[in-house]
Amino acid sequence: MNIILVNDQVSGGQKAFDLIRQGIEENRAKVLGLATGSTPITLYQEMVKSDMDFSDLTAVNLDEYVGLSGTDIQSYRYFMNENLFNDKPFKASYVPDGTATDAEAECVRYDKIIEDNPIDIQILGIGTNGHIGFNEPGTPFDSLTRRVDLVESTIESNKRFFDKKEDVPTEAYSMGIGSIMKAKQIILIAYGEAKADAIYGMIEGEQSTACPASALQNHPNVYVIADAEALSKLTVK
Ligand SMILES: N[C@@H]1[C@@H](O)[C@H](O)[C@@H](COP(=O)(O)O)O[C@@H]1O
Repeated sequence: MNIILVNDQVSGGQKAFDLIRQGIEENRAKVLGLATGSTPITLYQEMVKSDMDFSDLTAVNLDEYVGLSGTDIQSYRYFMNENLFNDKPFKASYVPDGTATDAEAECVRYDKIIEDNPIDIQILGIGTNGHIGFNEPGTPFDSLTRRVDLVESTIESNKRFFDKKEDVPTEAYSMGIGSIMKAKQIILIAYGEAKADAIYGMIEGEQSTACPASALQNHPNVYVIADAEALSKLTVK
């Protein structure tokens, strides 16, 4: 893994943007795998204020809360529209449909989208428990899109975005780890001490489904953009 130490979230966003620009301009990347959460916001700000045109690119998002429609302000579709797509339209942008009533059909539909649009660059955040997307500890490394139950610590971490904890959905649709691993390049971003254990588990921990992000140890092209706090538990600096 290539580890890039950054001072703060602004320089992390700039660094991630540089890699994306390089991927698009030099390596002809056409499909971006995108993530939500607070972490990628500074990256999206860089994309929005740039002179780049993304209207020839496709975006495939990692996950969506079950039960929320795209017009719900807590939905990940709404988040993506607000933070990126409204300002920088893509040729197509995909997010799982949180309102789908047939979960199995929705997962099959989303896997087909991923198959038809092989991801060139996948942006990832990381959960405090090492989850990527909403692939919680215990998720097999070859998993595909599934409807998943969120664990208590994830609901606890994400309640800050909701009025009250009871409003946080308890299930989500998530792209699987197997699909994430097929991306040609992965850029995982992490800030703050709360991510230090997860980052340690991902990079130096024994590879295990207990830390879903440790699957990335097998990927040949991973960049980790992180601040000193997130990297603080690594033994090799
Ligand atoms: N499903 C998302 C993840 O994709 C994200 O990485 C994580 C971390 O969020 P944050 O960046 O706000 O710390 O939150 C959610 O659980």
